[in-house]
Amino acid sequence: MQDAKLLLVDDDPDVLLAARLLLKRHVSSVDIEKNPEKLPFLLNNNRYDAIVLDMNFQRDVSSGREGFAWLDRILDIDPKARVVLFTAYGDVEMAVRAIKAGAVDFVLKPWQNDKFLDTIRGAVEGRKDDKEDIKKEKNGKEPSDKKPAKQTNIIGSAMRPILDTVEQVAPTDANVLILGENGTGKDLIARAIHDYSDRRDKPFVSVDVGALTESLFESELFGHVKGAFTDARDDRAGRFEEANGGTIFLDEIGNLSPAQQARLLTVLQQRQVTRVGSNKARPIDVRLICATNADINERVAERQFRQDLLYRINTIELHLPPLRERPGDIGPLAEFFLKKYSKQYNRSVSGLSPALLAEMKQYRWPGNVRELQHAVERAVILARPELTPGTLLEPNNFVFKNGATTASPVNETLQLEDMERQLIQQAMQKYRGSITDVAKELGLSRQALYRRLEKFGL
Ligand SMILES: Nc1ncnc2c1ncn2[C@@H]1O[C@H](COP(=O)(O)OP(=O)(O)OP(=O)(O)O)[C@@H](O)[C@H]1O
Repeated sequence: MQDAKLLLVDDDPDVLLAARLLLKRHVSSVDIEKNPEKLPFLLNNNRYDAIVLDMNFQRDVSSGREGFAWLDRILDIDPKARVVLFTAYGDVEMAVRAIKAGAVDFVLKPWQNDKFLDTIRGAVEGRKDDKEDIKKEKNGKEPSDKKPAKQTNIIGSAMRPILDTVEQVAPTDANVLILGENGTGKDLIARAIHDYSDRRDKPFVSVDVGALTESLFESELFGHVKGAFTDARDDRAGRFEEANGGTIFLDEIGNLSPAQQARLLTVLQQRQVTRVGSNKARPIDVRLICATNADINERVAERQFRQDLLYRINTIELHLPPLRERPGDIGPLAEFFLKKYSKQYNRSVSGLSPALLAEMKQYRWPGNVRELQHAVERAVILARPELTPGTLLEPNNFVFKNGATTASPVNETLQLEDMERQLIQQAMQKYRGSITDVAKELGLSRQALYRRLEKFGL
């Protein structure tokens, strides 16, 4: 990295000076800047191999908001910029968010010289790889063929019989109902059915019907005409019309109210939709796939879900087992995500140790594959190069044992977040991963809950 050119941006002159002194011994050019407002000018007039950026530019402020805004700005100017963030010790949560937002790495302040240099070296090397990629793209050598889903992204031997059925039923127009807890792969399977069908070049339209309010349900699914209600300023096609010729995927179907069930049943029987406010029926040609995490037969028995609607949507039923019932898939899935995220975040990490794998198999994974995926993503982001494979998935901020968090010793500022995370985890276990029930219990919207699950890597 001798010939690299670096830029350091921090409002603390002492930090700038100390970092420059260290780095100058290893690279030929290190620019320093106290004022982040100068970033656009500097980036437009120089080509930096890496930029080290502070997260907080105002004294006594630790939200990192400014850092995120400047990170965005840098990536707007140069989408391939390699940004390393300075974060306060203990602010690992923020570092994880920063990497998800496009930073390549982070350095904890106060830094250890060797680690700091390693991180900068990694960032600079990555920039070189990017140059190679650009060359390859220009030579037109990158293959872009889309492989069938089975060969690329659906992992696990327990999924094999399900994929066999998918291959058999995909070319037919049979309605499919996919049952399984949250995060077991229902959406993935629905897309695979579409990809294997003759409708693959037509739209795949996915609707979370559980999140639609009573008043939105009809206009969202079936459309509306101008003036049908106060906010209807134009004619608008609904999701069924959008999916015409292709596939419509209705997720969380078990949560529909009796009125919504009746409306949906009529549309499915008549195979036509009428926009709200209109009396013109429009024929629709869609393949219907539904999914739910509810015990749909129980709901029918309790008269909460119409039997005639169930018969209409469940020509083929697919059951996706929870992850805890297919421990053999945990290893291959974890390896798959490990590979994916080490590439995405440019981290070099090796495989899982048998001890860790055994521990993972003991855990109940209430959030199923989604939880495992987020767990590995976090671990890859947090893993340092000197970690051995055995410790890869055991950093302090990481939750693995049934519901118990391993507290980080420097995390006092994060106590509130820890409590929030624990509450969500407990509720996820209590309701076996049902997003709707957990959101209800915690008084959150489903979207707000999803955002928190994402944030905490659950
Ligand atoms: N067998 C699998 N192989 C690879 N990735 C998987 C597998 N199963 C699930 N995933 C991944 O796990 C995440 C959750 O899967 P998906 O969204 O399909 O679950 P879901 O059952 O539809 O969840 P929800 O009920 O919450 O909508 C996705 O990122 C998906 O790609």
